[in-house]
Amino acid sequence: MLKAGPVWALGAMSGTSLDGVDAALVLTDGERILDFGESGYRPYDEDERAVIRAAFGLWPGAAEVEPAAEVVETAHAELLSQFGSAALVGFHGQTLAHDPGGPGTHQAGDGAVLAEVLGVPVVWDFRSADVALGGQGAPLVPFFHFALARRIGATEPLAFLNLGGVGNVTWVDPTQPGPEAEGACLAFDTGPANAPIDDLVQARTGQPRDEGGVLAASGRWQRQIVDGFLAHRYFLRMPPKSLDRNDFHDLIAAVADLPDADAVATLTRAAAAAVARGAEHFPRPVTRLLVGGGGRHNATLMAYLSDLMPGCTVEPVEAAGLDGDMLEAQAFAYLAVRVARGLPTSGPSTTGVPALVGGGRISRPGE
Ligand SMILES: Nc1ncnc2c1ncn2[C@@H]1O[C@H](COP(=O)(O)OP(=O)(O)OP(=O)(O)O)[C@@H](O)[C@H]1O
Ligand SMILES: CC(=O)N[C@H]1[C@@H]2OC[C@@H](O2)[C@@H](O)[C@@H]1O[C@H](C)C(=O)O
Repeated sequence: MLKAGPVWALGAMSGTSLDGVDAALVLTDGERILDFGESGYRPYDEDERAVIRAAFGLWPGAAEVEPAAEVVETAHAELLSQFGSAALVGFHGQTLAHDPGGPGTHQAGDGAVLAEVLGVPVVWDFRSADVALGGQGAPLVPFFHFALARRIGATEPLAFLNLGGVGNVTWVDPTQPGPEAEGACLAFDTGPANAPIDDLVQARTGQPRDEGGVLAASGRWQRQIVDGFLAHRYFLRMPPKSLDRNDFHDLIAAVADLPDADAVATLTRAAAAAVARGAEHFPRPVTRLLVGGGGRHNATLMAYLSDLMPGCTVEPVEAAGLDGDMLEAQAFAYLAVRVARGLPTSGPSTTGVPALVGGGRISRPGE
């Protein structure tokens, strides 16, 4: 069992955009965040990315999965072994498939292998228990967002938005006693964020993304397509709810006939509109939306968000002194300590699971 009081935990996340692995140290007791430590990043090279991509959408047992898991484990071992002493590691792995209403959720990478290599306990497989109990298995960052709200001294409700491949948002009320309290958090995936933009820009221009949102800024978004997108049944569902990276693949087909700049502008507007539509589900409106994830560098996406959310300041999490590239890695450090302490990591208002769940498995070296 973990010693009482705060410990340095090392969290690691390999996100849906497949750029690489992020890792970060957090000093926490699983409730409060006392400090942030160093962080690091280890990109996947093109060959590694291709091996993982070949396993996207597949479940354990498929031939492509084992090589993908090996790439994930090796990249994490390389990155995490560069950090000094951590009491434990929180290892998310790489999501290959996520269908909570169907086969479940699948993250590649074996925490027991990492525990052997690193010589410290590794907490992993954070999502399965939630899904097995009827939850969405995602998003899992909300309880961390609650602790972040406290850390930055927030005294009224605010929202944290992550703009990765998919977008996810947490509404938090920091005046509640803890993240598991009823009314403390409401979280859900907002919709596609950067994934369709990246896919389209890659296909049309050969570039990996719309750097800074420059291409979108030079185009005109098409209202009819954005309205059609918002008619998707996902937006009618009450939160909590979660998405897989490719759940909105038809969105790209909808802009197929538009010139490059207009097509990207339309996808960018759709991503922002999905967030604004999601904000209608907040228990109370917020005056501050703090944005993390790579999408905060897309100035057009940020401008569309401000436009669609009048009365709310939309700004990168750096405005609150946080590191927007590392929030997810930090979240899995925090969640690892919660798992080790027997505290819940998700609940009815974050994943829709009927009762509070402490997900995650702990693998210790030598076991
Ligand atoms: N300078 C930039 N300009 C525009 N877009 C950017 C920029 N930097 C990153 N992005 C976009 O941000 C995304 C990556 O963000 P991030 O690393 O937060 O995602 P992720 O963690 O892999 O995904 P998820 O949160 O869905 O698991 C990519 O889709 C990329 O196109
Ligand atoms: C199944 C899965 O890996 N989902 C990711 C993905 O990327 C963003 C969004 O979709 C979110 O639901 C989740 O990640 C974050 C870290 C989460 O669980 O909170």
